[in-house]
Amino acid sequence: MFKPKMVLIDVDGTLVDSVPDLTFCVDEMLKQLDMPVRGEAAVRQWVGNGVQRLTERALTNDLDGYPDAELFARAMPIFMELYAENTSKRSRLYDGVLEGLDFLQSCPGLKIGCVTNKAEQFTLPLLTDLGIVDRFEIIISGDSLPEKKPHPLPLLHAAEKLGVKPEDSVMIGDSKSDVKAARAAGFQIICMTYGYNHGEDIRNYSPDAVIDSMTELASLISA
Ligand SMILES: O=C(O)COP(=O)(O)O
Ligand SMILES: [Mg+2]
Repeated sequence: MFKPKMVLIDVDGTLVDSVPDLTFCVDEMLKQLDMPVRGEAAVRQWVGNGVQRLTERALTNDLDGYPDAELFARAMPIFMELYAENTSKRSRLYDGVLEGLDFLQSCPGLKIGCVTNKAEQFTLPLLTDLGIVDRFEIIISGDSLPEKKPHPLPLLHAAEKLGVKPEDSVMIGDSKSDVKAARAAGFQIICMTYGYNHGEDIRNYSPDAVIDSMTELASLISA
């Protein structure tokens, strides 16, 4: 049983299935650049390290790829403009998210925050459009601080702001960046099976618990 005083929750692949919008924008960008589209299965493997890294991977069709600087400089503004218009049109909350958030909010004194690598200009509209922005006492995006996950800084910053010790904190995420950030920050970590982890089973990274739905939080967490 986890007995946290604070829970921080990741966005893409944990709260929100954002890949349909991200794929639309990646493929539209590539069309505008006269390059081949990549499709949803590829994009699903590339989400999790922010929009710049997603664009670099899409341009090279490679998880580890880096395009030449001139191509990247042309592509990035195209992607940013497209995603600003398509932040939430095709994105939805995963089943169980609202029940999970309701449960966490019912735990006396438990603080709830959000830590994503998504850029802030997209995080706030997305969470607003999906009706959950008010659920969080703090929201930290990929460009809110000098470091993003897997660096522990966003998690430690949230803990300090909300006055909670890392050992009383749990991260809920879907990727190895969430596990690494949590471990480096001294948090416990629960992962979702359904998320994006670059095509790899998240169990390979040994989170403290792995669940199929946020409804399962009710049997894992007690106040
Ligand atoms: O890669 C992104 O833009 C965001 O990913 P995250 O919400 O899973 O941190
Ligand atoms: Mg994620």
